[in-house]
Amino acid sequence: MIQIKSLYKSFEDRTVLNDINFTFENGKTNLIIGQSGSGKTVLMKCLVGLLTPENGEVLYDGRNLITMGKKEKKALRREMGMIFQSAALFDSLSVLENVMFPLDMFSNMTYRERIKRAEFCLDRVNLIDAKNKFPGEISGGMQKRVAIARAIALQPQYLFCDEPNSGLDPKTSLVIDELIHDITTEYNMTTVINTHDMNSVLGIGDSILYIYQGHKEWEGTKNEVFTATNQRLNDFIFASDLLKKVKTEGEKENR
Ligand SMILES: Nc1ncnc2c1ncn2[C@@H]1O[C@H](COP(=O)(O)OP(=O)(O)OP(=O)(O)O)[C@@H](O)[C@H]1O
Repeated sequence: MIQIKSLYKSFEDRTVLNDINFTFENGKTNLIIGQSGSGKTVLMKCLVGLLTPENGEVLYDGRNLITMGKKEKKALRREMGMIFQSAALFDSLSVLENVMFPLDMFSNMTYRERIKRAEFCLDRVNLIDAKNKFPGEISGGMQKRVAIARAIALQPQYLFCDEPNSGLDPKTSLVIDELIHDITTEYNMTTVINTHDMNSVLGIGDSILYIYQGHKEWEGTKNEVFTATNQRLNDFIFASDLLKKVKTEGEKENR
């Protein structure tokens, strides 16, 4: 579980995050949604320690990231897995070597153990057959699955995904969403996903934080999105053709 309390972040005299309070829960896919420029990325960066907020607390199961020492921070970083917008794989390394990379860097495992663990993770994302291929030889969706395998290699407690579906077609996005959701429950991780994708909101929004101009405008679950009365959330949802359709149909059924 990650709790943020009274989080403030500004750049020069411009407040970008304003008094955000939220709990990202274990075993759940926690989504941060909001318009472009609302502060999602800045929030994610504050969560992982790439930016330091002026005020507030970021508590990793009670451990405050803002005040902890360097050593503790380093140890905590090893409990975090990250998936970036681009899969960010090393082109010159094979799929297997890419997944082994964090193990090579941060574990005390023997070479044999590292191979075994990397193969296990590749198997989990259904890519064991592609282990000897290079990133340039596989599709964008497969690259994302390699990135997921790499992110879980060190068995993280906390998983951060920045726009995991960017650049993917809707069907492949669904596969990636389901995979992230499944591994989150399976390993009881606290997963935080930054997304614009309304399919993701509907599909895997176990817990949703909607940010509007740097403040928490609404929180709830995918099931509550349909019945929410928050006007700004509704405007945001209605900007998506998909949800416009689903919500209108839902309202018809309730009549
Ligand atoms: N390093 C920085 N210096 C100054 N302003 C910044 C910096 N990083 C972000 N901002 C500003 O903070 C605001 C929030 O940006 P952020 O990137 O978090 O938005 P976002 O919700 O992630 O948008 P998008 O969905 O387009 O990625 C924006 O107005 C942005 O210009």
